[in-house]
Amino acid sequence: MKVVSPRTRSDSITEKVFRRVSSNFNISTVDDHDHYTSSYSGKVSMKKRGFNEKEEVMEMEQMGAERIKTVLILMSDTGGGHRASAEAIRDAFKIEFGDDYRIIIKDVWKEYTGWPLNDMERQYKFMVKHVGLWSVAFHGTSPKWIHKSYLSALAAYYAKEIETGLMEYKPDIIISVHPLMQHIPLWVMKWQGLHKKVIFVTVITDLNTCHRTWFHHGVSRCYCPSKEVAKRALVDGLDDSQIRVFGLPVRPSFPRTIIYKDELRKELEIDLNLPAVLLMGGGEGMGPVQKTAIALGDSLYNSKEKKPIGQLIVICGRNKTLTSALASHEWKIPIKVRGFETQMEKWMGACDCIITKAGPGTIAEALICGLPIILNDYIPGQEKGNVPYVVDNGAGVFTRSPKQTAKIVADWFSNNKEELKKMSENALKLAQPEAVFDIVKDIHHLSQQQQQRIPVFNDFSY
Ligand SMILES: CCCCCCCC/C=C\CCCCCCCC(=O)OC[C@H](CO[C@@H]1O[C@H](CO)[C@H](O)[C@H](O)[C@H]1O)OC(=O)CCCCCCC/C=C\CCCCCCCC
Ligand SMILES: O=c1ccn([C@@H]2O[C@H](COP(=O)(O)OP(=O)(O)O)[C@@H](O)[C@H]2O)c(=O)[nH]1
Repeated sequence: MKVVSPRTRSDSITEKVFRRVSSNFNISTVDDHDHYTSSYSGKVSMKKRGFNEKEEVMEMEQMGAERIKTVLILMSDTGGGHRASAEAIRDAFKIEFGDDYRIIIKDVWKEYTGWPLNDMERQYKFMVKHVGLWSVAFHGTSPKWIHKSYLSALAAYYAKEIETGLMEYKPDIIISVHPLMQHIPLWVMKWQGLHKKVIFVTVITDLNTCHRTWFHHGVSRCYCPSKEVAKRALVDGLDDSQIRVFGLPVRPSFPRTIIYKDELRKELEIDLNLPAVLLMGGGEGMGPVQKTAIALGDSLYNSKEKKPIGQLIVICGRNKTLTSALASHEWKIPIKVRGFETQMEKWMGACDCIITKAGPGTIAEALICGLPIILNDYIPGQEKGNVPYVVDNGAGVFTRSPKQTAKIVADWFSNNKEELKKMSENALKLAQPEAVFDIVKDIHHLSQQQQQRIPVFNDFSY
C-alpha cells in the first residue's frame, strides 16, 4: 500500500492553511501558565542553547547579577526610512547604555516566513511605482476589519516560523519600526503565552498621515513622532499612558556633524564658496530627480557672466539607472553624482538646502541639519501629510515642477538669501535631535520597571 505523506500530496490552499493553523494552535494555549513559563525560557532556550545554559542564567538571576538585555528591532527595507530609524535606535542604545543592551536589527518576515511576507520589498516597490495601485491598497486596508483579517490569517499561517524568528535571540524587548509588524508578532506572542514576558513597543516612522496598522492596543508604548500622529493613536483607541511624543528617531551622527561645515566640504571635495543644493529621493532614488537635476544645471548657471551661482549634489540611493544617466550628462555647474551613501549626515551637513520627495526620514534629518526643504513629490497615503508638516511650519515649500524647483533654488542662492536663512531657522526649530535618546531612555525605564515586577504590558483582545 502506498502511503501518501501529507507533504507530498498536493493540497488545496485551504487544506494547507487549516492544517498549519490547527497545528500552530496545538503548540500552546494562551492561559496555560505552566506552558507560558516554559515556552520562553524553556522551549527556546533549551532548544537553541542547551539545558545547562538555562540553569546558569537562572542561577545568575537568583544571585541578582545584572544581565545584558537583548533588544530585537523589527524592520523591513520597504523604503530606506525604517532601516535608518532602526539604526538610529541601535546607535542611541549604545551611546546611552554601552554594553547593557545587545541590539539586533532583523527583517523576521524575510528571513523566516514565506510568500507574501518575505517579498514585501519587491511588491512595495512595484506598488509605489503605480501610485494609483498603492493608493487603493493603502486606503482600502485602512478599516480595522480588513487589515486585521488579512494579518491574522498570515499570523496563523506562519505562527511557528514567526515564533522561531522572534525567539531565536531570546529578546527581552521587541521594538517595531514598521507599520506591518505590530499585529502578527503580538498575536503570535500571545498565542505562545510570551506577551507578558517580552516588552513590545512601536516606534512610528511616519510624521502625519500614517496607516492605522501602526496602532495596536497590546503595545507597552507607542512612540509618536508628532502631535498629529499622537492624535490619530488616541482616536484609534490607544490609551494616553501608552503614547509618548518625542519625535522621529534620527541617527545620532546627525546632530554631531553639522558644526563642521567647511571641514565636511573639504573632506567631500565640494567647492568651499559656492552654495550647494542636495537633491535626492529616499533610499530608492524616487521622484523627479533626473528632470530636476537637469533644470538645476541651467538655473544655477549665470550665462551672462559665464559662471555658476551654485553647485549640485545628487544622491541617487539604490537607483543605479539614475546614477549612470546623470553621470553621463554634460554639466555646466559643479556637480557630484553619488549612489547609496552611508554617511548622509556629512552630505546634508555640507549643503545649504535640500530637494527631496516627502520621505519622513530625510525630512527629519534635513531639519536637524537646518536645511530648507523643497518637497517635489510624495507617496500617496503615508507621505501626504508630510507636505503640510514642512510647509505650514515654514521649513520649506512644495512643488512638483522641476523648472519651478530650479527657479526657487536659483532665487535662494542669489536674490533671496533672506528667505533661505529664515527657512533654515524654522527647520532648526522643528528639528528633534534628542528624540532617539528620549525613546531609548524611556524603553530603558520600562525595562527597569519590568525588572521590579511592575507590569508594563497591555493585555489585549483580538
Ligand atoms: C478593498 C480594499 C482592497 C485592498 C486590497 C489590498 C490587498 C493587500 C495588498 C497590499 C497590502 C497593502 C498594505 C498597506 C498597508 C500599508 C501600511 C503602510 O503605511 O505601509 C508603508 C510601508 C512602507 O513604509 C513607508 O515607506 C515610505 C517610503 O517608501 C516612507 O518611508 C514611509 O514613512 C514608510 O512608512 O509599506 C509597506 O511596507 C507595505 C508593504 C506592502 C507589501 C506588498 C503587499 C503584499 C505583501 C505582504 C502582505 C503583507 C500583509 C498585508 C497586510 C494588509 C493589511 C494591511
Ligand atoms: O543614499 C542614501 C539615500 C538615503 N538614505 C537614507 O534613507 C532614508 C530614507 O528614508 P525616507 O523616509 O526619507 O524615505 P524612504 O526611502 O523610506 O522612501 C533616510 O534616512 C536617508 O538618509 C541613505 O542612508 N543613503
